[in-house]
Amino acid sequence: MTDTATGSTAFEKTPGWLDWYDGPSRPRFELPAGAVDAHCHVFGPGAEFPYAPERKYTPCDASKQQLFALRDHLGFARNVVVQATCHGADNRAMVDALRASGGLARGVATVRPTITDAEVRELHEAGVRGVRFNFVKRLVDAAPRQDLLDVVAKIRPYGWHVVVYFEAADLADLREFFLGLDVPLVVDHMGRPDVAADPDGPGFTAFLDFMRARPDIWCKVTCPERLSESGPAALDGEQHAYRDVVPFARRVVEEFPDRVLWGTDWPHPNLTSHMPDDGLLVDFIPHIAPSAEAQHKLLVANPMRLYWPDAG
Ligand SMILES: O=C(O)c1cc(C(=O)O)oc(=O)c1
Repeated sequence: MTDTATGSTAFEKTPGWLDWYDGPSRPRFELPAGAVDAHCHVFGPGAEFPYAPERKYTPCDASKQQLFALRDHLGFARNVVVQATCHGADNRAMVDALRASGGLARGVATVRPTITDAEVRELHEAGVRGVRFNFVKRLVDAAPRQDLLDVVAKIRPYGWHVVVYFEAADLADLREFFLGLDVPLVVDHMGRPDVAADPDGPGFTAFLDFMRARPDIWCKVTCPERLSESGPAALDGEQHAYRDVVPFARRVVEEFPDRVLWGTDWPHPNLTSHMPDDGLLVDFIPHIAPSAEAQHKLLVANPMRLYWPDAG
């Protein structure tokens, strides 16, 4: 990885913004053939794909070429590029990455309820397979629930799913609404558990109960670097990073082995304490999915079933 994170941009980054780490190590953990990085983003570049006026942060640029270089460096075969909130409902940067990937990337878009069927079809042809509903208040102003129901009606005919991002404290309010959405659901970042709490306590139990409520709710066991409170960070060769997250992620992988996904979350928007070495993040995987069978499901079989169901 010789590219630098801080290419020229038409935008000024949010003060204190941490750029992604451009010297990732080569993972010690060898990913299974065909592994999918099922949660990552592109940012701009802002000069080509401007950040949205309604954004809550302005990132450094993180281009499709840089994403694909990271994919190859880490040993992934494919990516799922999730629309970042800094681009609002302007999916051009994400779609441009999908089109440039030669079929090796699928996408998750953010759309407005006014989207036309022709526009949904165009996104589908580019490789989009889901929409993201975001309830994290520091990232977006919440959309009215009726708007989200209207979006679901538009995307359901295409077999898409809904990716939901929310804080653990908000699950009680959102649960019935989510369960009423009649498309598969994918939860970002394990529903953001409080990892200082007991994994057997009421907070995480409520999340696991939500997962149990329907057989088509999936979970990304991602972002230990975001959730961890105790560290140590995935830096300087650290092989035992983010130990406090392990019991939570492991529990989800054990109970729902066929409905878990993993991704780097590169370029790691809004981290404030440190920027992880993505090679070391890959080395975190065997701590949460110890067996070869669990790893294959997490990294290959599950994401392929959800995003490339027609592949071999
Ligand atoms: O926690 C975050 O700040 C965050 C932000 C975004 C985004 O801005 O799209 O995506 C993520 O997956 C996580």
